Amino acid sequence: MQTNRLDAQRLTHTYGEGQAAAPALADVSLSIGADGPEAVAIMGPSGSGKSTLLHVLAGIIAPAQGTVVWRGRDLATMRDGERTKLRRSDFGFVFQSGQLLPELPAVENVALPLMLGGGSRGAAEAQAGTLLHRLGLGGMLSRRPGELSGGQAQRVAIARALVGSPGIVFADEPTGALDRSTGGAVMSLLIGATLGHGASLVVVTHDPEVAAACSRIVRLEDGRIVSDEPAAAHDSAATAAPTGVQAPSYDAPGPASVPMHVPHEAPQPASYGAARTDAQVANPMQRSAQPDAQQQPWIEVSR
Ligand SMILES: Nc1ncnc2c1ncn2[C@@H]1O[C@H](COP(=O)(O)OP(=O)(O)OP(=O)(O)O)[C@@H](O)[C@H]1O
Repeated sequence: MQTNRLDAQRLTHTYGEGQAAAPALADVSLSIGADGPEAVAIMGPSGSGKSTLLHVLAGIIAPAQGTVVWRGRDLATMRDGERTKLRRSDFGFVFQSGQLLPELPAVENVALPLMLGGGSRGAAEAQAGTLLHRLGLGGMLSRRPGELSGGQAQRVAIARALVGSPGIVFADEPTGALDRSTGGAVMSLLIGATLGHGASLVVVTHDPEVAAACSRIVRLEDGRIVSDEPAAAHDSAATAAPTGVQAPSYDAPGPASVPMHVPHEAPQPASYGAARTDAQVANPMQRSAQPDAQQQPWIEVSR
């Protein structure tokens, strides 16, 4: 069986060139999932390179130097189409907000990755419905994102990230647009559901409470790792989480009603980026739909 292990070695990345050069990562090395599924928080001041690191680990940005190896395969040695396919099959993504297709009901938003992977609509929607039920959204399958609270929408996004049974889930400020109590509930759900599926979670956050709910905290400053430690055991919800694939018990708490926020803007991709943009496709369930490519980085097809 393949281990869901991600190894990053000596990552360096700079945006732009010459006088416009903005160093973002400097000699960053870390392994995730080496000893089984874990929840890793990436923290640090604004501009310290957190999102860049997440995007490099997820194969969205090619590092200037260094390697990212997933399940023993160096992402840089893959063809663009292979890497795109891998991101769709092995990785899940949860962003701050704005990642759902507004014209689709919740169940179709969650079913979409399975359909893009070649699954039939019926089977994909059945699987999506089961997962949404487990996440406490059984009564909301037919609601569109605009008819959901912010917390409910993030639970749909979590379901969509997990529906393809990824080996690792990347989350960038997943609770940043939610109030504290809704954010706490969504975070517990994200950690519990991800580890319950046997996947690791890498979450970029500014929130110490979110980080404390993880099992490990990596801190960045000026693009460098300045500490990489277990979260305090008594603070960590993730330390009590199962380390094998088990049926997760993650009954969601009642949703709070919060407004949707402006989508988080992700850093622009470097050399992997061309493939990523070219590979984005319109929603196959509704041919007239034109998702905003920058807001829908998870919608990809292999070439
Ligand atoms: N697309 C881009 N083009 C040029 N520079 C960029 C780009 N994206 C990020 N940077 C720069 O790279 C550095 C790291 O940015 P990054 O977004 O990774 O930091 P961050 O820690 O996630 O910040 P924040 O907490 O504010 O989201 C910053 O100096 C930033 O200005």
